[in-house]
This record gives sequence, structure tokens and C-alpha cells, in this order.
Amino acid sequence: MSSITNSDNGQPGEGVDGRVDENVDGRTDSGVDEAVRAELARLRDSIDNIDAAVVHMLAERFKCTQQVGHLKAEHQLPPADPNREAEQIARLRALAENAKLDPAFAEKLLNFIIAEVIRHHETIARS
Ligand SMILES: O=C(O)C(=O)C[C@]1(C(=O)O)C=C[C@@H](O)C=C1
Repeated sequence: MSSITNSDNGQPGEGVDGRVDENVDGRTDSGVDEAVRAELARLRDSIDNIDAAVVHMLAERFKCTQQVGHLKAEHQLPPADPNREAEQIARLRALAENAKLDPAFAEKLLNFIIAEVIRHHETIARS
């Protein structure tokens, strides 16, 4: 091994300074360029933050829809409201287009979430 950051045990992994072993050509022993590894790690940090935000936003959305579910059950309203859904889909598709996100994907995602909400509403109505 020709590490330039690790002076000790000859094993791949972190060097004494906490950096990943890097060979003289800037590659780790696994063959990944150090700059590529660092860029991948930076992007994955952002992805992890975004995924956490998505989870928190979804949790807040489901808190609202649970309240809607109770309101609907108390007032004998049907779990699904297709007119409302059509408005939401049209709105979300427009938002997606503006944001350069595939509108078909945005629609599928919303339908997936709403299907789960309707399932929750039906459970609440039965209880
Ligand atoms: O707005 C409602 O009536 C809801 O029950 C919420 C919701 C949604 O998740 O946005 C879910 C089911 C309905 O078909 C429409 C919308």
C-alpha cells in the first residue's frame, strides 16, 4: 500500500489524522478518487438533510390529515373527496413544472400519500 496519509498499520481506512487513506495518485485503495469521495460525501450530507426535512414535513401533513379524518368521521363525510384531489393534483403539477420536477412524478407521489390518508380516514370512521 502506498498511503500518503496513514503512516501506521498498512490497513485501509482512516489515517491518524482522521482522513481516509489516499494513495499518491489521489485514489483510495478501493479505487475512488479522494476528491470524488469528498464530493459524494458532501452531496450525501445534503441528501440526508433533505430526507429528514421530507420526513418532518410528511409527519406534519399526517397530523393535519388525522384531524381531518376525525372531523369527517364526526360529521359523516366521505373519506375521499375527488374534487379536492383534482384541484390538488392540478396545483401540484403546476408547481412541479415551475420547479423543473417531473409533474407525472409529483402526481404519483401525491396520489400515493393521499391513498394512505384515505386508508387512515377509513380506519378512523370504523373506530
Ligand atoms: O382534504 C380532505 O378532504 C382530505 O381528506 C385530505 C386529503 C389529502 O390528503 O390532501 C385526503 C383525502 C381526500 O380525498 C382529499 C385530500
